[in-house]
Amino acid sequence: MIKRLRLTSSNPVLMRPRSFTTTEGDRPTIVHKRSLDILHDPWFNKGTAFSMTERDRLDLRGLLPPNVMSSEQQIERFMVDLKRLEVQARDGPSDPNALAKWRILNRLHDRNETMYYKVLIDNIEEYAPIVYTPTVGLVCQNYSGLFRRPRGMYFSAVDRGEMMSMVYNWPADQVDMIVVTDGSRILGLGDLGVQGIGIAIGKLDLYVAAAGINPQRVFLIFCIVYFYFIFLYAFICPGKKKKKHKWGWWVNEDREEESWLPMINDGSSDVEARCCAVVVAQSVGACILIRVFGWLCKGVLPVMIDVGTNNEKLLKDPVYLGLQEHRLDGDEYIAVIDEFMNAVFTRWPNVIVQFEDFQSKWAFKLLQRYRNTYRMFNDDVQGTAGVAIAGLLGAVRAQGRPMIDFPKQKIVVAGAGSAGIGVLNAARKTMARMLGNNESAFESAGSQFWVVDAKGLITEERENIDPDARPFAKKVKEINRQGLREGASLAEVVREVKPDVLLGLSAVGGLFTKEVLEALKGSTSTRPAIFAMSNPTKNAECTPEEAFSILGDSIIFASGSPFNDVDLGNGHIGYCNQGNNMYLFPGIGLGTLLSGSRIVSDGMLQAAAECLAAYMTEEEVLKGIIYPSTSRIRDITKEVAAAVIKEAIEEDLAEGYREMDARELQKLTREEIAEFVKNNMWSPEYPTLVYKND
Ligand SMILES: NC(=O)c1ccc[n+]([C@@H]2O[C@H](COP(=O)([O-])OP(=O)(O)OC[C@H]3O[C@@H](n4cnc5c(N)ncnc54)[C@H](O)[C@@H]3O)[C@@H](O)[C@H]2O)c1
Ligand SMILES: O=C(O)C[C@H](O)C(=O)O
Ligand SMILES: [Mg+2]
Repeated sequence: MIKRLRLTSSNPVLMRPRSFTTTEGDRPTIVHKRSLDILHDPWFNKGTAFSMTERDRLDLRGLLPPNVMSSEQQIERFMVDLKRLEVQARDGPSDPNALAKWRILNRLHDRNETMYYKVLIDNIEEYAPIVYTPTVGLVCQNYSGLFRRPRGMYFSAVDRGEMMSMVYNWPADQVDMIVVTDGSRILGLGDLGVQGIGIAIGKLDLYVAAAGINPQRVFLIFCIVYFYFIFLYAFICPGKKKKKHKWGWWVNEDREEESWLPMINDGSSDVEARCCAVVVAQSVGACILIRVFGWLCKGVLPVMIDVGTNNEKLLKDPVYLGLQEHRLDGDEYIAVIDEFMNAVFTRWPNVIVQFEDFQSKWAFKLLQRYRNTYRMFNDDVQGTAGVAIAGLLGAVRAQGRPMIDFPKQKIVVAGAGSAGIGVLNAARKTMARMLGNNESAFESAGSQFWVVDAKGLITEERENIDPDARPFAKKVKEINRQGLREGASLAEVVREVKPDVLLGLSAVGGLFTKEVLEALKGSTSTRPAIFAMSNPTKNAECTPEEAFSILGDSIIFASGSPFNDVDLGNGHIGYCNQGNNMYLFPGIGLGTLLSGSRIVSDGMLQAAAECLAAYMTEEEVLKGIIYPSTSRIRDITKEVAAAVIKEAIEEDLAEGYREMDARELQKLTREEIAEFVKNNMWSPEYPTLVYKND
């Protein structure tokens, strides 16, 4: 009795890839190691969850305690350990406490990736602040001491001329996402040199948890092996009459059961022989393909480009892990980054590179240099801009006004670095589009912003003005009329301008002092908005308690790092929104990957921002909730990715992804695009393991 397997959907990519969620009984994963080697491989290790049959198959019997645990029991046991830390911490959350949690999670990451990502996804609200901001800042500050096992790749100034061959040291033939930093501006903590790799690792954890980017591309290998099986099977073992199986496969009418190996025979010796041939051919084929495509495929890659550090403390620190020399600059610096980009795109032409935490001086230059040639974006400039735009539009809606009123908002921005300028440029363009998208609309939009940096209000009189800030320098005549001058303090600017929005991207904790917040009481808005977006927590321009206590409960408040909501008494809650680029970068990356767009266009970024803005309901926004909670991050990422893909299709940039070519993509409705995204988001489940000799 023979069954023939075939995909049922006219569009194979719309089908859920079964290997993403393989469990015992489904198609297994073939491994080339046994015994302790399996237990020491974080990707295949299941620890106490190995079943007895698997323990026998993989020579594990006796190497583990006898009680077989379910994955749920395992997580429960792990959580007891993690939670014990909380009970013992008498003073509540503290730095050592957060670091201890990070260590426990990091050790889990080192020994069992599947369980690590499951814990992270199922408890994202609780553990995002540990693997991401704010704790990741502390981790970066202490990374030389915390370093145990390497994660990611390091390219340094001494590797010049070698990078093209070095990229082949990474054991994966497919990498989807790279997050790269040069460690020059980690959060608001300044130059942390090589220790900045922690931020790239944290961002990629969110790529896996929020966007379902497969941390290891085993799936690809299985697709190839699988279609190879089907081809052989169809060719050598012609079936009889077929019917559709409940899982969507075609099977022979007289065959109810489905199994992953097509080795059923109908009693005829001829068919039996042919089936045997198929099985042998499949095994040989699988081995060859696994060899050819590489077994251990790391799909996400954190990268540190160490060009030295200007942090004097690190330069003298005897245990510092990076190059102890001053940072490269000028053409030498660019040559290193050029070489890195050339190397990674040569080995992985389809990879997406996210630039993270580069000092402003280079953030814009590198973005302009690469954005039309490579699939890349700068999270701090472009991701932050999108999140801020979504929040600013939310703040307009929260006033009970339509979004189209955005160009009437007066906005004071404290901080004119990569993030501040990124937000200013995007906000100005958004306003200009709403005003008719012409030269005069752009001019008039520019007048809605007042920018204050370390030297005070930026005007045309500023000496040696940063070229990126120049378009926002205030005209002297105009500010004189407002009673202001070059270098006016933030409090003066807020007092005179009476803005609707005060937005901080200054990296200066406490910058929104009592005086500044008191000045905001004069705001002409019914619901003034405060965005204290600097990270980590200690660098926030103010806390929600400070803001609500001075300005009352009508304000809108958002911060870059998470804070708790504030109990305002009488049943009133002061909502603290987390305005962090984490709501966009995973969706921008995933959408770019699945659309197959060769670049990340302004339109794709705009679509991502608009999607986030529209995600919040009227009711939520009126309450003052302008960003979703982190617990919804996987859903919002799916929506953002779908919006990015749709825009890429409309701009004719989408070249497709795997079986979903550009023409197929174009036929999809908005709902089908969302389904396509959902089906390509990886979820951590233990696969059944089968050993095969090399
Ligand atoms: N929430 C988010 O999603 C998000 C995203 C990106 C960056 N950030 C945060 O934004 C901050 C800044 O990042 P960046 O890349 O722009 O840094 P940056 O160093 O390039 O820029 C800092 C800017 O702040 C200005 N500044 C310094 N002291 C000031 C003061 N007393 N008053 C007003 N301005 C002052 C500086 O002149 C500079 O223009 C960091 O803390 C970072 O963590 C947050
Ligand atoms: O990393 C974050 O939390 C946000 C942002 O990218 C930053 O640099 O602060
Ligand atoms: Mg950043």
